[in-house]
Amino acid sequence: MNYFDLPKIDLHCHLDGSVRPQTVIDLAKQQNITLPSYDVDEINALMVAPETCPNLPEYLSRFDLPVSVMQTAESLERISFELFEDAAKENVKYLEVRFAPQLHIQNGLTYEEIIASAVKGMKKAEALYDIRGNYILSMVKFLPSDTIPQVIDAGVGLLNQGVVAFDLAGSELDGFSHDYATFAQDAKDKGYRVTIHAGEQGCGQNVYEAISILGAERIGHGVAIKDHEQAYNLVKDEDVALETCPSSNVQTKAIPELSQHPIKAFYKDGVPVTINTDNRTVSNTTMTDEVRKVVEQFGLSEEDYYQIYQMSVKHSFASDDVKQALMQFAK
Ligand SMILES: O=c1[nH]cnc2c1ncn2[C@@H]1O[C@H](CO)[C@@H](O)[C@H]1O
Ligand SMILES: [Zn+2]
Repeated sequence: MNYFDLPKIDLHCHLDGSVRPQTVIDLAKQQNITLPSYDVDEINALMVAPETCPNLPEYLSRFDLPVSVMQTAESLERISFELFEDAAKENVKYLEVRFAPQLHIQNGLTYEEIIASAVKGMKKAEALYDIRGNYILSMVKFLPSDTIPQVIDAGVGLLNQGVVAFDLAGSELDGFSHDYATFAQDAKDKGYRVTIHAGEQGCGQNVYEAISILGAERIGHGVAIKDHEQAYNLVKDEDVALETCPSSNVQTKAIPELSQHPIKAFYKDGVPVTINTDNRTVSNTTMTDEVRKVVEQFGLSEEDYYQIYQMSVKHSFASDDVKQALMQFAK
């Protein structure tokens, strides 16, 4: 299989985890932000999470540097454009990018400006390349939740015009869903789709609750359902797609090593799975690499790959027109 040429879909990709190292340097210089180094390899090394990361919080510490330069409308637009450009150049046909507007207010941008800038960068890339996309608004659980309703309201003006869904990201405590039920309901009432990070560092019960309490239609990672029968059955029965991010799962110790990733067992048992990057820079990866890793590790056939591609289309938050166009790439 030529992994580069395959049509690909990425449903789980963080904007702030996918910034080009050179762009961090350019933007820091423009904004008079002092960096620990101006060497592109050194900046890259500071953003890439090591294979030896002890846990998810250590992995998440890699976002501080890129987030520091993502505090202006121009920087958000540029980084968004470049992410879609990078993905388009490796034949990603559809990309759902997520980020947390709450992390980009340090210089006084409003949530509306933050969201509009990211969407503008995406639209510029859509006009230039053969790629389509949408934005997911992530709420980070390590910040106070009182600003969540403002973020939800700020995205409403662009709903289905570049913004499609609500997410919860950040470190994962057991039982977190209980604290976010009213916010997820508010988002759904206003027209957002819902995907939630769960069962990554946390337990399978978190996945069960993300679906039953928050109404998640997709789950970020979800690997922990392998040890939780009730959650496993709920995912299957409700046809909830798992956004699998193999490299990231190894780095954060969600799984000990790639060979122990449950993606193939899930796939063979009819659990909807998708293949995604999570963070192109922090996880030092691309969609080409993630597909290659999964196909080679688990001996998947081209037909298996296209089945997974079709599951990504089906479970994406794209419009029916875009889904139809994406299906044409499937064999
Ligand atoms: O794999 C992950 N699990 C949980 N949270 C994550 C992951 N990757 C990134 N973020 C968090 O999401 C924020 C918005 O993009 C990032 O700043 C990071 O804190
Ligand atoms: Zn993620």
